[in-house]
Amino acid sequence: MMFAIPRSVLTVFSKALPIMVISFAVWDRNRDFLQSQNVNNYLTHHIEEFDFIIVGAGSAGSVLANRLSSNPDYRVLLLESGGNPNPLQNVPVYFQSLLHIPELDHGHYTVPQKNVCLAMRDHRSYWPRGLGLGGSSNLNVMNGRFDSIFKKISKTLRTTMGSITMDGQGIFVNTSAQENLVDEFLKAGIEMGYPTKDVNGNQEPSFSRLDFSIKNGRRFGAYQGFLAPVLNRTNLHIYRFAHVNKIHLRKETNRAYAVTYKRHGLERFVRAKREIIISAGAIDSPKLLMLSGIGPKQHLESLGIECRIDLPVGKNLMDHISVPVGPFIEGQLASPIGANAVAYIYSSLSKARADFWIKSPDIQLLLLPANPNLHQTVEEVVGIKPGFIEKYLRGLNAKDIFMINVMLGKPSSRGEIKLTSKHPWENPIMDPKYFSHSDDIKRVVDGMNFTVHMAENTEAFRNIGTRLINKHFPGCEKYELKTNSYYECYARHMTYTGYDQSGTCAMGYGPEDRNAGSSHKRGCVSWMPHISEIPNGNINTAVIMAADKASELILDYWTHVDNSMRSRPFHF
Ligand SMILES: Cc1cc2nc3c(=O)[nH]c(=O)nc-3n(C[C@H](O)[C@H](O)[C@H](O)COP(=O)(O)OP(=O)(O)OC[C@H]3O[C@@H](n4cnc5c(N)ncnc54)[C@H](O)[C@@H]3O)c2cc1C
Repeated sequence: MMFAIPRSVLTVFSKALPIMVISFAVWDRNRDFLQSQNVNNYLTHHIEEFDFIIVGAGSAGSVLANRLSSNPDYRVLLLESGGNPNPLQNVPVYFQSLLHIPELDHGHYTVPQKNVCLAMRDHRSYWPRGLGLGGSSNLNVMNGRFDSIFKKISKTLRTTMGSITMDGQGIFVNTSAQENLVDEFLKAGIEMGYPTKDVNGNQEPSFSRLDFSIKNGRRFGAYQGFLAPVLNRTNLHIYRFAHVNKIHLRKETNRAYAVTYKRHGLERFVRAKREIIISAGAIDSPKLLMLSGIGPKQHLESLGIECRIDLPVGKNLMDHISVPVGPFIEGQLASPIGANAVAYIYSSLSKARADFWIKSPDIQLLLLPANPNLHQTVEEVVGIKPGFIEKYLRGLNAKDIFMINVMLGKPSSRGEIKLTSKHPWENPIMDPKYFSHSDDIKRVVDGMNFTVHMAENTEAFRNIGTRLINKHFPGCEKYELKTNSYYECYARHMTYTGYDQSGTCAMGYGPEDRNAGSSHKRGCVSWMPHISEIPNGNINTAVIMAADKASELILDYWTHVDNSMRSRPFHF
């Protein structure tokens, strides 16, 4: 049976969160230090060797560790910079309160962006990334959907939770916690000509209820789904607080055969008999490859790193750009919370084009909770200049607003990740180059027009008296409200990440593909191909499915190799 904790108790509790998080982290690190002593003593005189080494235990790494260790003949090592997930991360409502805490969040910032992110401090975008077993799936907002393109590569995602299919049975449990405005949103969609459909499966222009990776009221991320159930496997070794600094390549073949990692102050070297898989996320995977000499030659040499394999690692950085539009004031419902619904629509620019990728909608709309009394929290969490949102929302009643997030699902802009120096502890340079492709701003403005039109002119929303706030966004005072130039100005100020950085080790179409960043055909999970685009929608499930498929390919490959070796007359 479930019971609801009063919101006031949760609010008081959230003030003490950082202290609780840090206390747990100190305890966890010390506990791990003591537990690692046996291994450390052994390693003083030995070099370890595993069949597979997986770097990074996030959404992808957790799946890979689960799948590869399912064969008891393979010894698998999973190396992760952070520790165990914090118990508070199980509580979905604490999502925002746990950002910016260094024990849980790598807490990256982009370089200042040109002519965008104007409302953000120093014009930088804050990019949280999860640290610890489960990675960003411990920090994420838990929205999920299965994208149709993965039908082609992952027939059935077999999870420890049972057999789940592309219909989304099993992993996503709709919380139905906040139903306010969902009906209005779906009905408004129908009035605008969009059917209501299940959010999973083929992506078509449509409006849907959202699914969340929440089970029995608790976060259900990659750790809970893929690692926790297999922790007792004796062939799966997990070294927490182990940060990998370098991948070693054989001189003659450039084949990866070992890594160096640092754990509790000690540097260690560990060898892989079969494969090393980099699943350290879209920022740290290219960073590690470049530190190891795999990357653009000119860039590496400019930092004094010997280039072993010249590949465009770090290029092709994609991210969803989000622009929360609103607030919309509604006259009747008096709800402090928005609702859990999503829509996928075409921008008119995409509709006019006939190319393959544009066939799926390029804009995502997300109905968002809003509370003007929390402007300071929003400013802090998002990294907005202090006082900015307060100025915009001043005078609004806490009870009657919501936002609709317009997210550019198929961005054309491409950024890059570069190394700052050859020092492994330095953060890389992250430059998404938001809106650098002129189509992107046009698409977002189109989505904003659609959103405001829907919220003000459909009967569903008119019935509850919805209207856009009659006030200029700070910095856009010179533009007439609700014009394209006003929306463009607004979007250039409120340019926010959709948390979906990807593509920085893009998968190629064979060895001749010079645009591919992955050194091996199945090298690393920031693999989203350069020619296509990031899926329109939240990408955690896409990452999980890609890791599932990668595991299948790796296992098939080694079974084949082992079988053919066995059938040969000579031993190897
Ligand atoms: C705040 C936030 C909200 C999000 N919301 C959603 C959402 O609602 N829905 C959705 O679908 N997606 C969402 N996402 C995106 C989704 O969670 C990520 O795309 C996905 O988790 C990425 O998986 P990954 O395995 O590539 O990387 P991660 O999960 O980030 O894992 C990388 C792991 O590698 C570790 N690591 C890094 N470098 C090293 C190293 N050198 N040595 C050892 N370990 C290392 C890290 O500590 C981390 O644990 C969100 C992301 C964030 C950050």
